[in-house]
Amino acid sequence: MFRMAEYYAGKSVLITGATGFMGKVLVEKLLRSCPEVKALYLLVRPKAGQSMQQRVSEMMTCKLFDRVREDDPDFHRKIIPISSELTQPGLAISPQDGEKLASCINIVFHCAATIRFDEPLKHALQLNVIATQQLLSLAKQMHHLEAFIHISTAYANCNRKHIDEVIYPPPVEPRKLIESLEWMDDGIVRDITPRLIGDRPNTYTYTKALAEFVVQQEQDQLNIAIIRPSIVGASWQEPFPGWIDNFNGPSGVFIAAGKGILRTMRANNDAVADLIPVDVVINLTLAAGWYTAVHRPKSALVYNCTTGGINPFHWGEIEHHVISSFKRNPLEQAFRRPNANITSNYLINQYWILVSHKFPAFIYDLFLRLSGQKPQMMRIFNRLHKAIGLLEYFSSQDWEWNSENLNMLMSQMTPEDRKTFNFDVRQLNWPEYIENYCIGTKKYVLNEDMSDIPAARQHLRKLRNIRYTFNTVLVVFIWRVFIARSQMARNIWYFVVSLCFKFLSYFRASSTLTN
Ligand SMILES: CCCCCCCCCCCCCCCC(=O)SCCNC(=O)CCNC(=O)[C@H](O)C(C)(C)COP(=O)(O)OP(=O)(O)OC[C@H]1O[C@@H](n2cnc3c(N)ncnc32)[C@H](O)[C@@H]1OP(=O)(O)O
Ligand SMILES: NC(=O)C1=CN([C@@H]2O[C@H](COP(=O)(O)OP(=O)(O)OC[C@H]3O[C@@H](n4cnc5c(N)ncnc54)[C@H](OP(=O)(O)O)[C@@H]3O)[C@@H](O)[C@H]2O)C=CC1
Repeated sequence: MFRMAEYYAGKSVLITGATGFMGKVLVEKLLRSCPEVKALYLLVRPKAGQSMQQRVSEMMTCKLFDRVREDDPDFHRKIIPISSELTQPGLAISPQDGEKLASCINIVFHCAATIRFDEPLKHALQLNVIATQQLLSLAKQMHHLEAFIHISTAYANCNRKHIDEVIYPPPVEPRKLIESLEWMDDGIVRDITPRLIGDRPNTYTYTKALAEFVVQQEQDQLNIAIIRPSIVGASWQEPFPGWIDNFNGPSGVFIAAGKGILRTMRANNDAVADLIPVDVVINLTLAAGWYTAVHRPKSALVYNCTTGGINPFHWGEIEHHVISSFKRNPLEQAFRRPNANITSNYLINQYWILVSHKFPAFIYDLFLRLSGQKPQMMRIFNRLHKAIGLLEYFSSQDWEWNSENLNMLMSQMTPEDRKTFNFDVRQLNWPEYIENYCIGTKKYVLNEDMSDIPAARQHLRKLRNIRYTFNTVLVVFIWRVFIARSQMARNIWYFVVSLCFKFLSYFRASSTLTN
């Protein structure tokens, strides 16, 4: 049997979305575990005043590439950035670059997409569907292409409860939608978007479903596979545990909980939290690339890349482990001690938003105003509420994904490949994973130093003392108000005090007798 690293040896690989979260891990893994790979062509756009070359150079200095750098300090010679803006005609690739790609590329990994849940439909369509169409046209011109791997999402068909590894009929014929939206101005498109996306929660899942159909259309001419990861989280094992570099999906929620800002969120405690580590997704993606190229299945194979059906873990358990992990390894300058509760009840959630989010934010902003500073807490909470409002759909229900193709793929790999490109999530220890995930958000997203943990713990102790003092003052204040105003409150109070007194005398008397 062909080993995977042997297959990738001497191959030229084209990657879109290489500057993104998953793209970076894909580039790193290819360079580290397939050291004989010939070249990685990355389609990158200039951004934020940086040229594409600068962006790629900066990306390669990232800690993620430390292990590759150790093995081969010259690894960057294999990386060839190609200037490309995917929303432009012809992907804005120069004719010379186009010819070069057509003559040398053997495998394409298409990761680029907009993953924003609030993306206007026209833009989401442009990037997730039209750019995919254009990339497929480019792929058809590649003389030595062996596989085209498209990264979709397990939620492309989230309007279904049970999702098989098949491409479902699209909600609308993509070509017709593209033609109709072309002449409409943005206002009209915004107005009709809810009608168009129907029972899907956002333009992201809707356009990803359309993209799958567009990819399927080419299955007679290209060797295609589609990978559908669920909620991609920090790395499990590779290149090191807990690597994460963004606020997307659960990461932002974890950080907000760790900072003590998030106290409540709508989620179903008993629903499966279908998190999947990024290294697992990338290992499966590379295995699918190898299998598609070597075995050339007759039609496009879809791989649902999920954990729920194999090694389930629930949102309630995630909440417990996130909070206890941040108590052991606190984030710096927390607003309050981490303590979040998730509930599926709308009214209870609204109550806690008022009491635990808005009220403290109001008090804190008042304090900032009085001390001559700019208020900021209410603004932070408004942003947080917008973000969690968009995520609630995914944390309030669960889905079942079939994973037959994933199992078949694992059975086709050699034992060594199964180890090097591990995507067997049965071995995943969730509490340990969540602990590393939380530490990863601290180290790699917030760039906090682990040596500051004793000071952060001291800060949490200070917050706890402030809370105890605040609660005591509040109780004394309420008591004073009641006692002063109501005879009944006074009677109850004297009754409780005399009861306590009697108990104390009884215990003292009984302990004297026994001695
Ligand atoms: C303990 C409790 C356990 C329970 C825990 C339940 C977790 C339940 C997770 C379900 C998860 C499903 C995931 C489906 C899986 C997919 O298929 S795919 C991919 C997932 N995609 C995403 O997560 C994208 C979602 N994000 C968005 O759509 C947009 O970022 C938002 C949320 C609408 C915000 O848009 P915006 O207001 O324009 O802000 P944006 O420019 O994006 O960011 C502004 C700032 O907020 C930060 N930020 C962005 N997102 C967040 C965030 N979520 N939080 C905090 N800050 C954030 C940014 O880093 C940025 O910081 P600065 O650079 O300004 O310092
Ligand atoms: N993250 C997740 O939880 C999940 C992700 N997925 C899928 O995985 C894939 C990768 O996601 P992820 O890495 O998280 O996403 P990121 O947002 O981190 O990365 C997106 C990538 O696409 C590139 N890109 C976006 N717009 C353009 C453009 N106009 N021209 C050129 N490049 C562009 C970005 O480049 P730039 O740096 O220039 O912006 C970036 O490299 C996507 O297809 C997504 O749908 C599926 C399930 C879950």
